[in-house]
Amino acid sequence: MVTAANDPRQDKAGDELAISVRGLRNQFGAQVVHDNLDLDVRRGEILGVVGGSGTGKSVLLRSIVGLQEPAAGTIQVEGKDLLSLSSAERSEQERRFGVLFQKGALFSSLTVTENVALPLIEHAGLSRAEAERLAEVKLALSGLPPEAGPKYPASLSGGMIKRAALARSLALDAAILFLDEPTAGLDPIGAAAFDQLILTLRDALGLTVFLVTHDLDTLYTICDRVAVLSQKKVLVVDTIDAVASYDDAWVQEYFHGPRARAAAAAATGS
Ligand SMILES: Nc1ncnc2c1ncn2[C@@H]1O[C@H](COP(=O)(O)OP(=O)(O)OP(=O)(O)O)[C@@H](O)[C@H]1O
Repeated sequence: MVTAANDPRQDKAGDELAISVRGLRNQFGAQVVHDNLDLDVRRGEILGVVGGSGTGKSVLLRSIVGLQEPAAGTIQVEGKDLLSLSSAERSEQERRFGVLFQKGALFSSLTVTENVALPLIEHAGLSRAEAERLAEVKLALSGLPPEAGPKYPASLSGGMIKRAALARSLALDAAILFLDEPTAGLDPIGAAAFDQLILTLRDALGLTVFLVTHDLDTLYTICDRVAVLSQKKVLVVDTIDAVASYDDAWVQEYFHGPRARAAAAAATGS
């Protein structure tokens, strides 16, 4: 019998889980990146994933979205065991993922509207006219003005390109949004606006957000919980205040250096 206590879709506190990773192992040749890694992502939360360079944040994201085949472990998403689905079931599940990579390139030869319409034509079978109409809605949702739609990516600012790429990642009504360093390369004002957009979209669309970042402002302003990757595992996952007081040299340096103090002060308005 499945009870709250043993239901794999809930954690111990009874929170519904969107993602549950157990015993994950990833390796490239002799290099072991993850070893027996466990992580839960609660439905509707924004989880920030941090860690030193090369600790495997992007590899973890890639494993969950199906771009990296793990050497061992299980990945449950919305109660389904991703690694044992048929390829048709898996593609169906992957349509519920929105993924925004750091270099989330748009096709340079397509307009912004065409970029967002493409997955709707290819994966949802919409006609070009229907797809472009819906693409315009998604672009507005991502905070782009209507005049951005007919433009080519080369004529947009970095912040507008991120918004267009976000609109494309949400084109197929994603339930879980994966973001890899979404504010990298944005100026502080653009980064803060993008953070707010993620928060607004999470609230409006009920998204679950898995967010790899180095940006302390993002962690302090929009993340419900923070997971720290270290030594091939998740070292700690908790609210930012709890994580910041965790007894580990990297955590202490990261969360109590001058940049962290400024981010914490800005978040609390002190
Ligand atoms: N396709 C690959 N082939 C071989 N090694 C890889 C591959 N992808 C990642 N790695 C290695 O796995 C380790 C973790 O990489 P990953 O990109 O996940 O780190 P990260 O924590 O995201 O780092 P950063 O913060 O610098 O972006 C690195 O040592 C990287 O070189």
